[in-house]
Amino acid sequence: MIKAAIIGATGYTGAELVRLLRCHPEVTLTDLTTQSYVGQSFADVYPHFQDQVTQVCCAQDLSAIAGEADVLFLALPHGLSVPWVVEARRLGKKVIDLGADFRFRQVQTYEQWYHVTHEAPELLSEAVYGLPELHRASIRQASIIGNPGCYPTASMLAMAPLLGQGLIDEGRIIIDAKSGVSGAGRKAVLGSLYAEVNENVKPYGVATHRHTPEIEQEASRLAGSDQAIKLSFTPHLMPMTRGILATVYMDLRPEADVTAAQVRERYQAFYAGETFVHVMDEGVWPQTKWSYGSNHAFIGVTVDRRTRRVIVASAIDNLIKGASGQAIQNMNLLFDLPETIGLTMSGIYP
Ligand SMILES: NC(=O)C1=CN([C@@H]2O[C@H](COP(=O)(O)OP(=O)(O)OC[C@H]3O[C@@H](n4cnc5c(N)ncnc54)[C@H](OP(=O)(O)O)[C@@H]3O)[C@@H](O)[C@H]2O)C=CC1
Ligand SMILES: CC(=O)N[C@@H](CCC(=O)OP(=O)(O)O)C(=O)O
Repeated sequence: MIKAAIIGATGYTGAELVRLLRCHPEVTLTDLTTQSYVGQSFADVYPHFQDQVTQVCCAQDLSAIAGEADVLFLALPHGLSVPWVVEARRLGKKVIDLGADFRFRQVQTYEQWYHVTHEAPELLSEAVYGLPELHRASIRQASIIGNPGCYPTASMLAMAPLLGQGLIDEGRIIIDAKSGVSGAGRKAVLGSLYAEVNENVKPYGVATHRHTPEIEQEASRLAGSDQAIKLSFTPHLMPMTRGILATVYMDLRPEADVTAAQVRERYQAFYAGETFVHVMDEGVWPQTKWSYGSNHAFIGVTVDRRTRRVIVASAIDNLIKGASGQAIQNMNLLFDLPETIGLTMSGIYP
């Protein structure tokens, strides 16, 4: 059995890791850490685990926890992961960081957008960006995984089949994305209050959101172009608990002569054999509810012949494929297990 510790287990992504890993046939949960609930039963913090999870939340005793576990899941706010990654590496343990500290290849990009100094930039080159559908082979060889952000997961799945194919103008991509409030985590903030969110939709982080450079980094990598891709990414906060819908607009190049059916065939071929990515038929557009509670991503695609634009919509659950489910998918690869093990649940509908 793989011994897994969850650092920051009392947050939303941490609690989802607990829910999924306690049913994973190859995993035993060891420590569940917290900042605020030390000594309290985890099932008292989250009563939906009554009689199912017996652990008591513990403090972040780095060397004891890392010593006992085979894999550490870091579900902490960004900027706090480095000591855990350093210790895991020293002990030869695997580590999957759900935050942003190990997603970037250039430390300057991370520091510029996250406004913190990275304490171990030399380790960034060892980390692998954990989007299995795109980087499966390198994930299998890795010890440090930078688990992607939720918006980047939805966006990259929507764009990947067309990047580097010579069909679209890679300098003109626009991503319009919507998220449920759980994307902001469980911490108390004004903008997440019911009265602020209910009956309301708002853009935020316009032209400044931290997921922009992450999407640009990964899109540039797939495009393989010398010129780094710059794109427009606008997230919106929606009055719903979970879910991300990213709608991506990509202009066809003047010489590109493709039909919607041909573009959809590319998507279907690109994701053929993938358990968690579903390309919908013509005229079928994904909804966040389809992914609610599951690790599945749904993609709708067409070509607007009038404007010569490819339009792709991608729906995921931010807490599952956008965070904890993807982290478990990565763990399965790291430990040479079937990739889907522990993740075969369907979503919850309605
Ligand atoms: N929510 C989402 O949809 C997604 C989140 N992520 C990323 O995953 C990480 C976790 O997110 P999420 O679960 O939403 O966050 P939450 O705010 O819900 O939880 C954060 C966790 O970290 C603990 N914590 C907070 N501050 C400290 C500190 N100073 N020292 C030690 N522990 C601390 C909290 O403990 P306590 O409960 O005791 O306060 C809690 O267990 C973040 O980096 C986030 O950006 C990535 C993709 C999607
Ligand atoms: C609705 C909402 O607030 N969502 C979060 C996404 C959280 C996330 O994935 O952030 P990291 O990249 O830091 O892990 C946000 O926009 O910041």
